Amino acid sequence: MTENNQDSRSVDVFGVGNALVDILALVQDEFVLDHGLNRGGMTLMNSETQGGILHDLEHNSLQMRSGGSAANTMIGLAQSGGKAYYSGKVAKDTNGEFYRQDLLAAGIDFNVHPAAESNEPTGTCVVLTTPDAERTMCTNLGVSTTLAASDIDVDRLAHCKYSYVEGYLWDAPDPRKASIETMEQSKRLGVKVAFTFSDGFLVDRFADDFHKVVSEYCDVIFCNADEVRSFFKEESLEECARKMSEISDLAFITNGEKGCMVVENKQIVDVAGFPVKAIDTVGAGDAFAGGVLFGITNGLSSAQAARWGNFLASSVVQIHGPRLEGSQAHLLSEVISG
Ligand SMILES: Nc1ncnc2c1ncn2[C@@H]1O[C@H](COP(=O)(O)OP(=O)(O)OP(=O)(O)O)[C@@H](O)[C@H]1O
Ligand SMILES: O=C(O)C(=O)C[C@H](O)[C@H](O)CO
Repeated sequence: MTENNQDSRSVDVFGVGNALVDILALVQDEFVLDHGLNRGGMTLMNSETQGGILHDLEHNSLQMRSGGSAANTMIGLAQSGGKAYYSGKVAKDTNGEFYRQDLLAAGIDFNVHPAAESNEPTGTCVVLTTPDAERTMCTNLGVSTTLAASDIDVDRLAHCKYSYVEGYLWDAPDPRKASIETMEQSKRLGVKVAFTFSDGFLVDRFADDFHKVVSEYCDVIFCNADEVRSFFKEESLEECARKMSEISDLAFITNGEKGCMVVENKQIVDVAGFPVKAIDTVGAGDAFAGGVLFGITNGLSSAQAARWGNFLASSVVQIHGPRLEGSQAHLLSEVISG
């Protein structure tokens, strides 16, 4: 296949990420403080430490979802009316089966085989949401770190318009190789490459890699304000957008309730967010990317795609957890014409 026949490809996006079961909890600020967690960020931890946190939570208030950033994004795309494939590694355990069924029920094609030879469990992320709607994530990557380059299904990838890789995969060596493999194969097959920076601390730790990925592979970049500031080591968001315009033909820089900036072909356009009362910001950036990816693979302009992304994200922040229930496609035409 070549880049010329993008429209004939049957799947919109091939997502790759850490497959994590989210365990969602509402807590008070003291809980995050008392456990010495990085408020608003993602902390990697072993199952013992994560178990200690779970032990201190009120179990009757916990909810579980199949999560992980790129998976949330594929769900946002599917709920917009798009078609997605997802690659992520789960274990042959209860959470792994829960994950598989939850993702299939959301309409995502998912068939990376559970790891047979690893003793690690399916990865989990305890998401602690405080009254200011901020989320603090406590992640045990578990078996998701065994996602390997050989797990990337090149035949499936060939049928996709875009691949979408999350920066979180840089935290372990094999998933990092799987990411590069996805991007390399995408280039070979004429599949466009989208990449999300995922987290400001990741951008700091893997600055050289991320700059290389952007210059060698990326057709589309997703990042939030903190991440782009870390990437360019520059405080001014306007200046970051200008610098982004020099290295990327299409980038979406989100900025919380304000919405986002679309950087396209050297132009920078602000696309306003939707004013809502946020109760939980987990998955906001993921839903945004899902909406945008749907838009740009289904004939919307980048500004329309960004408006739809802002809308989905503003809906996600009004509920507890990273996902909306059911299809949102019936709202599309009203939102993008509004
Ligand atoms: N308080 C809010 N009210 C309305 N929309 C919001 C709010 N917070 C976030 N959004 C929407 O979500 C998008 C992404 O938010 P943000 O820039 O905070 O990304 P993020 O930090 O990656 O999100 P998260 O990491 O919490 O998923 C924004 O562009 C906006 O459309
Ligand atoms: O809120 C975010 O930024 C997320 O990326 C969501 C989490 O990564 C995801 O749901 C954790 O499994």
